[in-house]
Amino acid sequence: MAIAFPRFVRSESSAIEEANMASSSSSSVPSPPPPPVFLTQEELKQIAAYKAVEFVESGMVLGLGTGSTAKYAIERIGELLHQGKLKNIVGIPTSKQTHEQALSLGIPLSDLDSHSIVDLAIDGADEVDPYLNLVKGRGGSLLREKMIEGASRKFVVIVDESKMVPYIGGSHLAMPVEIVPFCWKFTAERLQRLFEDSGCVAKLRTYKDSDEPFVTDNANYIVELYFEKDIGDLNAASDSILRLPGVVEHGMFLNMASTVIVAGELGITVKNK
Ligand SMILES: O=C(CO)[C@H](O)[C@H](O)COP(=O)(O)O
Repeated sequence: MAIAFPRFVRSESSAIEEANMASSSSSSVPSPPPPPVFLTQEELKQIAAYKAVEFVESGMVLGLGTGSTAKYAIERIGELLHQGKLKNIVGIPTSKQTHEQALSLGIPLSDLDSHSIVDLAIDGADEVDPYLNLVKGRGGSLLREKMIEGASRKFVVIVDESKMVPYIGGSHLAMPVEIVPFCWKFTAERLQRLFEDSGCVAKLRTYKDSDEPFVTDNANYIVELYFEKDIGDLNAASDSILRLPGVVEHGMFLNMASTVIVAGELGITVKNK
C-alpha cells in the first residue's frame, strides 16, 4: 500500500526536520496551499512503524513487538531483508503471534537465552505519558515484551497520536496485570483494593464474545485495572503491584522507552529520552 507521508517530521529533543513545506514554484503568483491530507489510523501506525525501521542496521539483534502497529514494522523488516538492504538480522519475538508473522516473512529468530542483549526493540504501546512512561499489554503480551524490551539497548515505541495521554491511566482504558490463574479472584480483589483511592475497578480479561478467561502465551490470566483518577507515584504503584503474591507482571513500562515516534495528522514527532 502506498503511504501518504505527512508533510513534516519534528524531533523534540534534537534537530527539527521540516520537509515539503516550501513551495517549489518560482512564479510570482503564489500557488494555492496543498489540500489537507487526511490519514487513517492504520496509515498513521504504518508511518510510525516505517520511521522506526530506519533505526535498524544489518547485523542487529532485534526485539520484535506485538500488535497492530508493530506488525507494520515487522513487515517492513521482512521486506528490507528480502531486498538485501538488511542482512544478518536476528529477531526475538515478544509473542507467539509475532513469532508466526516473523517466521512467515523469513526473519531469522532467536531468544533471550541465546542473545541476552538486544540491540534494538520496536513495539507499540497503549498509552504514552509526557515522560515517555507507557502502558502496554492490551494485546496480552506484556510479560515477554517487558523481558525483551528491558534487555534492549534501545527501545523505540511507535504510536499514532491517539495513544498520547497526560498521565498513565489517562485513557481510562485498561491497565493490564498478568497474574497466575490460581485463585485469580483473590488476586484481582487485592489489586483493586491497592488503588481504591483512585476509584480502581479490576476485571478479569475474557475473550471477545465469550466469558472464557483470556490466557496469555505464558498460560496466565490478565486482570484489567480501570482508574477513575490519577494513581500518583508510578514507581510506588509498580512496587506495590509486584509485591502481591499471584502477580507476574504489570503493563506499566516505566523509564524504558528511549524514543517514541508519534504519527499524527500534522506529521511525525520523534521524542527522545
Ligand atoms: O502491548 C502491546 C501488546 O501486548 C501492544 O504493543 C499494544 O497493545 C499496542 O497495540 P496496537 O499497536 O495494536 O494498538
